[in-house]
Amino acid sequence: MPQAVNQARTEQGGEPSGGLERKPKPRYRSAFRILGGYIEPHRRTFALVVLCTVLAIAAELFQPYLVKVAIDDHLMAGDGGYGSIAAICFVYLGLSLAELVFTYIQNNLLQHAGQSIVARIRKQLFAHMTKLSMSYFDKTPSGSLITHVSSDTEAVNQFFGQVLLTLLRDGLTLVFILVMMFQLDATLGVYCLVLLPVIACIAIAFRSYMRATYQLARTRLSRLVAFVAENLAGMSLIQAFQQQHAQGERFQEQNTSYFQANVREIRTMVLFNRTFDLLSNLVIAFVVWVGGKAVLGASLEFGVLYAFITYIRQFFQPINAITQQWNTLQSATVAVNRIWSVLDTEPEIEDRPQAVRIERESVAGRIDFDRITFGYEGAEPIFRELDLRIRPGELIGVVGTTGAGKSSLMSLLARFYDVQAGAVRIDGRDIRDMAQADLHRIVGLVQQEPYLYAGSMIDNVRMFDASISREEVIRACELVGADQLIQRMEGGYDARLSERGSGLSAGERQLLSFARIIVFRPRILILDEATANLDSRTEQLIQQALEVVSEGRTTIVIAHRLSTIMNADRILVLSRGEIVESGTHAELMARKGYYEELVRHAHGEPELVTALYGAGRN
Ligand SMILES: Nc1ncnc2c1ncn2[C@@H]1O[C@H](COP(=O)(O)OP(=O)(O)OP(=O)(O)O)[C@@H](O)[C@H]1O
Repeated sequence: MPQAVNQARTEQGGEPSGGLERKPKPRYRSAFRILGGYIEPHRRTFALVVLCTVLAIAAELFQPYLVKVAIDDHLMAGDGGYGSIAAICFVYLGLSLAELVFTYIQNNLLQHAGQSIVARIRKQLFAHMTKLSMSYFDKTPSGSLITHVSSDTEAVNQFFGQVLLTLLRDGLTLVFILVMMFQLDATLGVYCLVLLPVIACIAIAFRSYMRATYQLARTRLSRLVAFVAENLAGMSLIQAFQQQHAQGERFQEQNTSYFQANVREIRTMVLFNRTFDLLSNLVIAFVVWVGGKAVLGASLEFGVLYAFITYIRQFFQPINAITQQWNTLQSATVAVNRIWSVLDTEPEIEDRPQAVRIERESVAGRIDFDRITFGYEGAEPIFRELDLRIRPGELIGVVGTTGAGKSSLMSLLARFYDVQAGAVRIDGRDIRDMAQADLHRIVGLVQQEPYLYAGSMIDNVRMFDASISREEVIRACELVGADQLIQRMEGGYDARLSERGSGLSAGERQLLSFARIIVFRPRILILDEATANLDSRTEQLIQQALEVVSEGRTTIVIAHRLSTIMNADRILVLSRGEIVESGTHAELMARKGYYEELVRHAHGEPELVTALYGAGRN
């Protein structure tokens, strides 16, 4: 079972596979190409964003120039007209307002477009995950998939909200400042231009170090998330085995290593920022020295020096901002590539182009496992040329030791996996030739741990399918005997269940899943019986419910309690992927073989002790 396999891997201290622990390399070109495809439908918005950015920057950078005009052309020149100074003040105010308005519009437009792109990616990702085959989930820990939907899409969100905004705004600001500087004084402008490679070298040196610290922090965070997700999924196991302390210590190890990586990342960032501040102040001191001498020598106007110093302050700001976004750009690039590695994964099980549509009502329910061979990826085959024929309407009980292949056989019937040789047929038709949507309507599954969603009783029974009426759900619940149980709950059919239906017993959850079967009317029913010990009243209810749901449909019960299958038309005993015995309860008892021995080991009790079959996979 997937979770168990993943859990086992982690419990043994191994690295869970999947996208998380691989050292992800940012592949910028592919990431930008992918994001470009998403930006395309919003091109008008993005054009407007660029326009607003240019106007906002122009409004901002014209302000020091205005002060220069006020100083040199009016104050220093002795042109004491208050009117012209007042006019300059008004223009200054107008420019500030224009800067504010254009920045506001630019920000809003960009954020809106970015958010809608990210919402689209999230939707695509979730829809794609629901189409992936079970073999994919066997290999990929759920923690890493949760990271893709939450933090990875969030990183893409930051790309639009921060990186793109900074690149656009600060990149353009840099260009504009250089133009203004050269326009004011070419010599001072050249000095500043010479500084650019120095600044770039320092930034690049810091960058490569920051990349390593960033990568480390992300990898450790991913591990932490995967660890928490796995522990939440296996909480009952942790509590049952009193593993709280041990798991707490393992969590603390991961937590500390994430903390250390974070501190290192932040320390590097602070050092980088302060170095930049220092550099900026050194350059200002240099310009004050060179420019001050020129002003004293009357070869430079005072207003020009003032404007220059202001521009230098503004010059370092965008470089700093752009390099600060380096982390975010990296995380967004890695995130985009990771998201795409999921979206690029083709489901192993797909409808064939010539897949036929089948009306559920037209299915009689004959099942043939036709000399099938199957094994999980990378493992020895469980079934080798297994043959099994089930007649329409038959009630089949399947028993066998733990790991005999009972659940795997049923997974093949539901086509969660494809056989490697032979064929599984329903009414003589290979299930690989059927549309999966039809197959899953035909084959209904009641799992050992029926999954209940956060939602009302009604919605849980009809699986949020609004075309199934409330009355239908209530009738189904009455038929399987779940009605009384629901009426007893506060809120009745509208009572809200918490995630996974905690608060309900295993038996109660199974009754609800029987009601599901009634409303969805599959022609074939697979029931993986709950291993939990049920009280005799619930067991009786389930027994009656099974009689109701198996009526008129082929039913296969993977049994953990003998009482459930004693009246089955046929009982199959499975051992190591082979059917070693087959017959009715009476026939198998008379045969005094494997089945009889199992019953005898259960001390003649009408129940097979769970231990005989293992405690299940939970
Ligand atoms: N998703 C999986 N990936 C890899 N191996 C698996 C997977 N699921 C089951 N197996 C292996 O296949 C074999 C058959 O498992 P299966 O769950 O079908 O047995 P079972 O008879 O249903 O056992 P149980 O009574 O414990 O549920 C076991 O060895 C098991 O470890």
